[in-house]
Amino acid sequence: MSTETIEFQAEARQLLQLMIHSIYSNKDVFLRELVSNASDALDKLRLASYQDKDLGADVDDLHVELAVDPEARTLTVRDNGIGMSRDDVVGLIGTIARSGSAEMLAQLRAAKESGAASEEASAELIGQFGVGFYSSFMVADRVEMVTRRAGEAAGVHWESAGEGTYTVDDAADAPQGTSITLHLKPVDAEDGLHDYADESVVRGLVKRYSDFITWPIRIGDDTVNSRKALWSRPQSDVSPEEYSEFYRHVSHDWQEPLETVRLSAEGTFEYQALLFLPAHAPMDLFMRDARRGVQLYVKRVFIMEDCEALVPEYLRFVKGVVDAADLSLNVSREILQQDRQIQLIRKRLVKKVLSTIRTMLDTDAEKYATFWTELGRALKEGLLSDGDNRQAILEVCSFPTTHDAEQQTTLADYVARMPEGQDAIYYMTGDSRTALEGSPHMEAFRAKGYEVLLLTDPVDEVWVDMVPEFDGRPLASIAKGDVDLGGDDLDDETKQGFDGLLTWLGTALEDDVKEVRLSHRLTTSAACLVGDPGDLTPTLEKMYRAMGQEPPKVKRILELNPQSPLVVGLNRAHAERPDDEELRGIARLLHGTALLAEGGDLPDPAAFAAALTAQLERSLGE
Ligand SMILES: Nc1ncnc2c1ncn2[C@@H]1O[C@H](COP(=O)(O)OP(=O)(O)OP(=O)(O)O)[C@@H](O)[C@H]1O
Repeated sequence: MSTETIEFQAEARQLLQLMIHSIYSNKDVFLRELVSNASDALDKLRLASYQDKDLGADVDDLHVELAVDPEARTLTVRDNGIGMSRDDVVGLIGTIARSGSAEMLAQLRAAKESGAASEEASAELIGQFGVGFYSSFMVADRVEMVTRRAGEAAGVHWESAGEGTYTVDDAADAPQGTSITLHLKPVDAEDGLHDYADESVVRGLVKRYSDFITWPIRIGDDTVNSRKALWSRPQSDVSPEEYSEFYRHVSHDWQEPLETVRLSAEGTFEYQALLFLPAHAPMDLFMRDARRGVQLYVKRVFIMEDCEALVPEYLRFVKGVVDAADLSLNVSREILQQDRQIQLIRKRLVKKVLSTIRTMLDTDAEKYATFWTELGRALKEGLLSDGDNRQAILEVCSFPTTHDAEQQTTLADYVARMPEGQDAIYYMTGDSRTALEGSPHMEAFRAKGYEVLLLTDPVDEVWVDMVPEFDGRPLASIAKGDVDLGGDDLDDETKQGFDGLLTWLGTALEDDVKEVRLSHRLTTSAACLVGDPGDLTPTLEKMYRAMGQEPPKVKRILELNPQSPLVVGLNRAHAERPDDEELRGIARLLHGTALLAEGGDLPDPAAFAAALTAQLERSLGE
């Protein structure tokens, strides 16, 4: 095939522009990215040759090689790993296929347009995303790549200046693996561009960023890195910087990890794990194909990334490595799911991660707050899916609360604050803090001084139905079931005086409500709507609709405040003129107002507006 000039995919082009006009101040990290890719390529080749004896690849001396040419001002990073076919090159290098990329670029554009903090904001976003190979263009104005996929006869030559296009042509005698040559930009110390054609500079960068890579990284005949797998070294021997670099290698994150977790077992079933909690939510955390971040090794040999058998979905943000001693190198994902030893590791891993979060909560409030803000929403999914650890998860959860406008609260702290006489943990779910705080359901609780948890994450709607209690106290929604806080001083006779009204309203509003009753939860509002304990909440109904499903219509219960002038007046009017059509209009207004007050959506806003206008006209006309 002759030389072809191909355009970068639009998103790739944008990312390259960002790299060229480098928003990231630490340019040195391009080498870490290239070495990391080379190391992955060697891992992949070793595994492929285990799995396919006929691959015909040479795996005798797998290594990474760095070569500088100060005259020509080039730096070459070469590996004899898996390599890429022509299609791979076009698909992997010319496009960004990763989920979250479109969203990230939209955020980047917004950050750039927003002025002053833009450089930093962009760098941070790039950091969250990781740009791998493209970071070459921070230090080079032209990049060449020659690569040949293991098992294929011919190679490919790729070249680009990082602008709109790249070229690919054949490279008939390319050696197996990938060789990337950077035509370096001039040194510019002020801009953080060091002399990457200087061997001692390159050597320093390898020691600093890539020392733990288990493959030899050579400059000439000299192996520069110490090659020790971090997870097999005694904890006290590994510096925080080394952990950080390793974290960046496994996570493709450019920032520091929030927490490092180590775990190991000896004896009949041996394994070691080195895990990290990130300091921010990965871009794809809430996307359907979100990756899980734990890689599986067997005796130092890389087996697979994104190993879902090792971590439950709700801990998908955990990054790192598990190295198991007694597994076959040929294990498949399907076999792993069934493997008893893997299940044991998974169990311990979950417990260890939860106990690490617990320790953060107990000893480092700021760190815990970062964790919770970034990743709490994912962790709460565990309340649904992981019954065995539900208690431990609940203990490390925090929730917004009426007790404090800013700080969230743990359930333990909530319980500690419960006044005498309060026997349940009260919460309300809904769309926003403002709507919940203004909702009529809150009135009696506020009057009593009872704290209410304000749960506004979609997942909250679901887990609350699966968690009956905490620390022996039932969890109770203030918008469901019957609530009696004992503040009601109406006698039975007065209450009976409303019987006629309640029955009539039940019929007048039968399309919308299943019952009308007197309320114990209102102090000022005339009415509110509540559900039975098992009922779908309005927010949940909305969520179903957003997912394209039509839930069965849920009729709620209308509760009236017998001390509200409106209710008293309506009661009197109904007793005097039970057949008055106008009262029906008022009944509908009462129902609509209760919906509005809780932040709900009126099923027919136009009809409500017309009824309200007619009512206002009448009151002015009189
Ligand atoms: N030296 C290499 N040998 C073989 N394949 C490579 C090499 N460098 C890059 N690739 C391929 O190109 C892809 C994109 O590389 P890039 O550095 O842009 O992404 P990345 O940050 O490594 O992210 P990820 O590997 O998680 O997709 C890699 O995933 C890999 O498949």
